[in-house]
Amino acid sequence: MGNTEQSSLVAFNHVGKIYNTGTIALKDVHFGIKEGEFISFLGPSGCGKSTALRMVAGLEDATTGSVLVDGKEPKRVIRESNDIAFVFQEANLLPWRTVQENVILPLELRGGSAKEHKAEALRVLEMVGLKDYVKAYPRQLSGGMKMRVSIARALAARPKLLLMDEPFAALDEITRQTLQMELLDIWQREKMTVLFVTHNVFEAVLLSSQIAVMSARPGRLSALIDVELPYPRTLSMRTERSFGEYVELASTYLEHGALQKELG
Ligand SMILES: Nc1ncnc2c1ncn2[C@@H]1O[C@H](COP(=O)(O)OP(=O)(O)OP(=O)(O)O)[C@@H](O)[C@H]1O
Repeated sequence: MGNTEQSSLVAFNHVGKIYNTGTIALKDVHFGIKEGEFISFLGPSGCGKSTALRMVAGLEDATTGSVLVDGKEPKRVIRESNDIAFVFQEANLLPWRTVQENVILPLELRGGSAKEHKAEALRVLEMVGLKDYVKAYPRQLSGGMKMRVSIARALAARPKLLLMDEPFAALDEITRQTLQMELLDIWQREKMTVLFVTHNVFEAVLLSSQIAVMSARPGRLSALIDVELPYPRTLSMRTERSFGEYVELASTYLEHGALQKELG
């Protein structure tokens, strides 16, 4: 691949990451992510998926190479705009604030009027199906509802880039499926770019326009797969032959990465 900076919203330029414990989390990761993609980082535990995502959020620095968002350092983008938002596996809500107050929090930190904040909170809470819960407290919500609030809080800033680190991992299967479909719907409506970390092949194929398959120790990019299944996606697509073929392809790359590890 040539210069990843010019045509990409997110560019990994020969990125290496060695933690001070000596762990090589990423080695020579080099690829670009175009605006509008829904890209999953798929790989086994410890392959550096979270590390890669945290770099895009400006929460980790590269040891070698660089990560750029819109041609700029992520830390600068975060400082100067609302373009990057992060959703973690845990909803991380403040228990003493209502749903609406939790959603408004990042907006408050950026200034603006309380009226505007409220209107924006309502817009995003409606989007995630929680407009009747604005005054509820986190303890009154199920795990799935808490995750919805967390997603709403990220959307409230109208980010260009939504980073999600295994956001549905702690949820039951039915809730996860509902949220997967809702997320796709939101992604299409808001026209964001989503970077989504998962170790679940089915989830990656169901959601993504592109899958970055990673291998472990050191974390490398094994393959970039374009998932050319049409949107809007539906859960029933999982039984289709083409869906199965993408699952098999991604699984093969996952195993291939594992095999490389054993050999060397
Ligand atoms: N702060 C840190 N200090 C030292 N080592 C770390 C740190 N964070 C991650 N690592 C190590 O770097 C490697 C990659 O970790 P990372 O969390 O990025 O992987 P992952 O693919 O997201 O894993 P999982 O799917 O289990 O969350 C692992 O070996 C991990 O132990």
